[in-house]
Amino acid sequence: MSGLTDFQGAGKQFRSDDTDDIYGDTLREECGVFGVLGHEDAAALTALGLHALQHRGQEAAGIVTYDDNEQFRSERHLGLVGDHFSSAETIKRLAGSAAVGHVRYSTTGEPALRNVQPLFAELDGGGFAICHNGNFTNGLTLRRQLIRDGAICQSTSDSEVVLQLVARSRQPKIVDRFIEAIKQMEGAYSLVALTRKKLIGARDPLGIRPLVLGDLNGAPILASETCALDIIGAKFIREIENGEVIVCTSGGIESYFPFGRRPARPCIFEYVYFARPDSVVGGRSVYDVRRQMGAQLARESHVDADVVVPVPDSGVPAAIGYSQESGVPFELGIIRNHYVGRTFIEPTQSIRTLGVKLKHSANRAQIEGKRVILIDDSLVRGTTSLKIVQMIRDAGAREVHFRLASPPIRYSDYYGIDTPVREKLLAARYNLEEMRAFIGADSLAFLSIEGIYKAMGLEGRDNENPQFTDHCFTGDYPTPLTDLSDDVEFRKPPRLVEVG
Ligand SMILES: O=P(O)(O)OC[C@H]1O[C@H](OP(=O)(O)OP(=O)(O)O)[C@H](O)[C@@H]1O
Ligand SMILES: NC(=O)CC[C@H](N)C(=O)O
Ligand SMILES: [Mg+2]
Repeated sequence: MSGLTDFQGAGKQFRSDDTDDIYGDTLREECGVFGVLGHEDAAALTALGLHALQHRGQEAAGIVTYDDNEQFRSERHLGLVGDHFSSAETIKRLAGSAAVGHVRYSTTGEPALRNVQPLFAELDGGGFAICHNGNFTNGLTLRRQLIRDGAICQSTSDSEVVLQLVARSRQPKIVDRFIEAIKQMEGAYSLVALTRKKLIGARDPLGIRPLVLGDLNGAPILASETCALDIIGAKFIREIENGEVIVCTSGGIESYFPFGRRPARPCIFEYVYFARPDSVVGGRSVYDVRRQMGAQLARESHVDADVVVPVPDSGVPAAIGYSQESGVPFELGIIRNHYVGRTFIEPTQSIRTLGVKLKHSANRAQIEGKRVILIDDSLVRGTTSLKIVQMIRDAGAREVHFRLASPPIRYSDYYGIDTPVREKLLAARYNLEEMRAFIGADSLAFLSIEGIYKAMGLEGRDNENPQFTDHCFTGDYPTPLTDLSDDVEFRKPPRLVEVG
């Protein structure tokens, strides 16, 4: 077993009550963060912002507010934003003109209430609430050191480590304490924190995860994606830069660059799958980039056919691009049922397969007797593609050609995307022909690495200084992976399991 595998296994055990595959199926989203300072509707705006970011995490949601009477208020739930933060009473309870919020999909620490963010602590000098999108690659190592030094961790999430480090810092100012804490962290993070007077945002030195600054009638907003600004009618100001710490107070906004300046290396997977298509990430429309990925795919691996059919939801923009480039008509040959939850949260493989069936159905009238090109954004374990190919054949297709608008995913992620262990990634196990045989398609092709960079508007990948974090495809991890250790301590499950 490789170290990579061990670490992922450790994460899984650490996270859950054990059973087999609950966390190992498809790609799962990552988290979404939101913050606002100096607006009378802070809680309502945060709830709306989180609702727009719901695609980034459906496991849990939480909001912490602060009012000027020295009171922080916190409400955190397992489940969706709309189920817990849409009533007037809830919003009223969360009084205050400043708020931070989080939607979670766990990468470290099980999906239990104690790990739901914002995490809050009473520090010397006042309360401190923190929200984290990403994953620390030395979080387990630091956590163990902290516990040895006497820290009483209230959660099992990596994000709490920052809180613990801020609490221990002897710097006089909260911003310096925060900077001292994040300087000890490795991996990926977009953080949003709230103190009595400050809304603080930070992006890791490479800017792996996204974070933007907006403005609503003078109130600063921090959010994972621009779609969270759009929903509340806030103006997009700019992206938080890689390695930037931004501090918003009633007196204005200040920026710090504690890591110096260096080129950014954001995660390319935000464009492939995670971000919402109406968001603008790194100055690029996500929808447009996905369409370009589809167009490039058509240039690289076109096959004669009658119809281009997307695998909804996230395959749609790429399929439009493929159709436009190839001239093969686009049709909604698969209909997605919007009342079905995500397949990956199903507890067993058999129920998950059933869930996948409930999610998609063939639009027979558009399929029967036709040569079909199916377009999806990515292939992880192959559960979706296997089922979809069979479904399209059953609907009477003459030929089924599968095309993926991203390169094969061969490596696990440690930066906030919860991909399965390596040996469950189809492309890590099989070559192209074996994958084709596995999913039962007549032909199979992926976008090339150079092609995905071209779709981003670049000449190609700069192998000396890659423009994006693309380890899922290349295995090129841009930060140390300190927690990839053979140390069995990491594999211990949480000692306390919350059962109610
Ligand atoms: O190879 P697999 O293991 O089946 O995983 C790949 C699938 O998972 C993702 O979709 P998902 O169902 O998560 O969400 P979507 O509806 O947003 O496309 C992705 O878009 C692929 O369709
Ligand atoms: N997907 C994420 O961004 C997760 C954030 C954090 N690592 C957690 O597990 O809560
Ligand atoms: Mg999909």
